Amino acid sequence: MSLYHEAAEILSLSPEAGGNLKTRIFNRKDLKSPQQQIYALALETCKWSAVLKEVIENAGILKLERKLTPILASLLVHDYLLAKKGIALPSTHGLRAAVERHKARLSSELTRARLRRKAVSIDALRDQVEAAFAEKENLYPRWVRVNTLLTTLEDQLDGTFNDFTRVHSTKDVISGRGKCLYIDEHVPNLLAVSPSFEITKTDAYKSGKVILQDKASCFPAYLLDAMPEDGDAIDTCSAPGNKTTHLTAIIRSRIPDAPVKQPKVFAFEKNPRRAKTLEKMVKLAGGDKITRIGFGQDFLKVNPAGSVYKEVGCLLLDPSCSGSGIVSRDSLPTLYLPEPAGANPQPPKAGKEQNRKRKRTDDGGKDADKPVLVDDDGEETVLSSEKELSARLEALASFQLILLQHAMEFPAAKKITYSTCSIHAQENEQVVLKALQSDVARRRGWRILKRQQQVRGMHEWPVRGSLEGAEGDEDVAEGCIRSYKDDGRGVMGFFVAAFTRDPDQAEDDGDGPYLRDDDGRIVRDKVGMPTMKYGQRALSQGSHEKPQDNTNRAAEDDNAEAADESYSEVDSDDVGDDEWDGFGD
Ligand SMILES: C[S@@+](CC[C@H](N)C(=O)[O-])C[C@H]1O[C@@H](n2cnc3c(N)ncnc32)[C@H](O)[C@@H]1O
Repeated sequence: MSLYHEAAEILSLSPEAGGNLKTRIFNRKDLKSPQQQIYALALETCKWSAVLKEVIENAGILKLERKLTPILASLLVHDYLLAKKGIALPSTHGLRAAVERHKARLSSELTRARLRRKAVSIDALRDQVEAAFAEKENLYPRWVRVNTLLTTLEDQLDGTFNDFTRVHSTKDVISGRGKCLYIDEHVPNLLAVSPSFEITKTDAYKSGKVILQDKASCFPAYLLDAMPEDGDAIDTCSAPGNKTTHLTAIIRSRIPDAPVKQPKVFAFEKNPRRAKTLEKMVKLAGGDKITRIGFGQDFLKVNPAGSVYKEVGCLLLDPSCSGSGIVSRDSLPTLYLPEPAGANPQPPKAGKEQNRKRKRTDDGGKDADKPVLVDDDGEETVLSSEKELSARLEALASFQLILLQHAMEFPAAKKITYSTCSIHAQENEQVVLKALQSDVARRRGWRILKRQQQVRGMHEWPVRGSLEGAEGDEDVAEGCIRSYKDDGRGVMGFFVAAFTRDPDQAEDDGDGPYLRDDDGRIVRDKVGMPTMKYGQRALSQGSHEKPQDNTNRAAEDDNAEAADESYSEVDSDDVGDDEWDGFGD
């Protein structure tokens, strides 16, 4: 199947097929054409579709060329008129000939469409098309983290962004004309740039010097505030690796240049396919010397008492969640299609989009009011009822809590951050409260890191946890950090809390909370869950169901998606058995 047929098939999928344009393409294993090429063609055709519709209808080619469907015609005419290399088919190919036979008409209709829009050149028209797309699809700036493992903020301001206008807020970035940039006031080395700027085409992006990462997704590593004296760090749930590389960059920036012992970052990822992406991201970002990846490794099976982890002082926990805070940059772009042959088109009016719009996000109201969960790969699942959502949230929260309690077991740990991209209190403040009330927190002296003790940017961030979700506990609510999509701050919905340990308050017997057999191994039940010493189950009722790995990081992991293109499955047999305590130094 040709590139054009494959792109046409993707764009024709019904809304029920779910997913955004990226996931619809990059999750497919059966495509013959390069996924990146299909994606670029489909996206650009959508952007230009209002213009292409006018050109194709006025040139009348659908009546003359019966093998062209409206979608195929839009894709081919896009490439013929606007792509540098024209139509990517041999000159003798029937589809190419069907378009090129009408060269003169198509070119003059494009000129007319341009003049109707008062654009002096094709480049001016291109700017208009990009601006219209950005206005409709991007209500958020592009968040760009400068990766200090490979570059500096100053170098990037002087290089990649040297022709950008500095503005005073993220709102100005979105509304500003041309290329605008704002240096974030909360997270160091973070920039908000104009959404229409094609950063993925820059050398800085391709070489890992800048990383696309939503502002809120930068909170956990910054809030963790790892210091050289904290020793090693763990990223418990790492792929695709944005927070791993951020954490690594912060740690690296704080190590003196003199040859002192280098802290390590252990990065676990239980999904072998995602672990491959993590590896690519870490390498591209220049973090591979410091980071040790646990491929396909379940963090719950890592033994906190293992000697390799005896110097782990900080843990970042960003587990799978419902993904309800994700911004809908993942919705499908609008596609305006020319009327098929035989229809009676209305004469187009300049600059007005009064044409037929494919309703891919509207399924006629069937599923419109149903709750949706988004998984780690961006797949959406429509749940049949609020009850089903509540059950899923409960299962997720139980799994999140057990991970957090496991993180609290590491003997030298002093700092933990817990984060989700969920807006639901069940997965957020409620997990924090339960963790604080847990046996391990009491035994080891864990408490919430209060707002006034947080690093400056996080202390100053105004949006705090829900008092209701924290059951009236003001220290917990104020200590928790939230963000909401659509509140005008230009960030995704997110939650993060930090825990700190007060060894003076600890009641530790030094032996951990889990029941162990004669060989010192944790005793597990038949589904593999650890058994608590005091007769408690490590997981609460209902959580033995495999939790759905629900986090779409499409909004924050564009670099990862690019790196993800050549995924290869790793044999899950490679995954270590039972407890796993070593990278085998
Ligand atoms: C929300 S994503 C992490 C995003 C990542 N922190 C980032 O910023 O790029 C959650 C990841 O945790 C992984 N995961 C879930 N449970 C895990 C476990 N028990 N051990 C290790 N990884 C786990 C999932 O496969 C998924 O890749």
